[in-house]
Amino acid sequence: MVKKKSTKKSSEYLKSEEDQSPAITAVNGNINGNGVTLSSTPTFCLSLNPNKEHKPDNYDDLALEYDPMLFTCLERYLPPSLLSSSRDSKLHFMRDILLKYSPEGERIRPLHKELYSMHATNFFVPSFLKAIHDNTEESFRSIMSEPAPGIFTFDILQPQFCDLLLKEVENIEKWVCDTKCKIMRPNTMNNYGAVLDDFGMETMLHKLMEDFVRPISKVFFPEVVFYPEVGGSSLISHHGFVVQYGIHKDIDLGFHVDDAEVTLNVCLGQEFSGGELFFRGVRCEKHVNTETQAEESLDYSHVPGRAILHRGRHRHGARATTQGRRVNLILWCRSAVFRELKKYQTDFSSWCGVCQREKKVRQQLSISAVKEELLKKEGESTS
Ligand SMILES: O=C(O)CCC(=O)C(=O)O
Ligand SMILES: [Fe+2]
Repeated sequence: MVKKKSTKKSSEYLKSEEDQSPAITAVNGNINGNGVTLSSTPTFCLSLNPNKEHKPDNYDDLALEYDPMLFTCLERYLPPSLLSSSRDSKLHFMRDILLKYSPEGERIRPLHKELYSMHATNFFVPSFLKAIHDNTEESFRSIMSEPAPGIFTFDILQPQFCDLLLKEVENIEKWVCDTKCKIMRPNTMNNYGAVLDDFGMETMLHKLMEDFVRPISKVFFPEVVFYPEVGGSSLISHHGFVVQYGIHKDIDLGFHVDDAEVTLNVCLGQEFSGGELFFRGVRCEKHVNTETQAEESLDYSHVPGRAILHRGRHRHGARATTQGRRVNLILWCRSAVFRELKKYQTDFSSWCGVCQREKKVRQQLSISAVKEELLKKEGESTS
């Protein structure tokens, strides 16, 4: 059974947190300036809803680093067990929370600021830059392999960029561990890794999609790229994350389709064995669980710095990473227009393997019918 891999909705995430305790352990918001959804340890719990009956204390007489009014307002969100505590204990609890989420508190500090905006010449290998610059099918094909229809592999990232990004990921991991903050994991199937968009890389990754993935997709996945000049624009949003495999991390990844029209997957390293991707053909929703034809099977071994680009509906999974640590940067690129149009279509023969075969059969049947008709007519005229 092919799973649909998707992003965790923040509402789902909060719900699962709430299930553990009536007080929320999740604070949802832009608290570190990066839009990270976090939930802190239970010592830092606030209630989801204010207790409107509670009469808060007054903090005006105290010299505090925040406006006393803030404490008065926040008090209604304290866990019920604290509401009747002394003013001092309430104050202590609230100050801890505010300090934790203040800009100077436990905010994550980027290690390598140069990763947060697009510096194409520092990020990409020259062959890739040239192909993008030339922007023709020929230039793209000159740097790519297509080991199976609709799957393209090519060198993309410089080794130094991979190293810096790996260090940045380690920095995020360390921050998560030190602050005991819970972050949104990349999707419903990966339990490790991080959503880079949430850590300040959204603008850079958006550029990666717009200026690099979109031109290639226009050529190789024309059905998902609509042209802005004729009113529709597509591949307009993205979800950018890293996945991590190895000991004490995810080991493998089940068979699935991505919540994306086009997926860019780049291996960042480091040393590892296993972790091959396996592909089993592109399918529309209706045919997602149909059999694989021999020619649709492909196993691909990741190489650091090398990208694999495929349709999100190309069924795939990842084999166990048996040794070492593997980290991949993944950019799910989405088209709202394509999704909308798909609702009104039934034939996806331009990309679904089964729709394609069914169409061929229909065409062959109609050719045979015409032939038969012609032969019949010829027979009648010569008799
Ligand atoms: O582990 C990989 O390289 C593939 C990950 C993947 O398919 C995904 O995150 O959607
Ligand atoms: Fe995937």
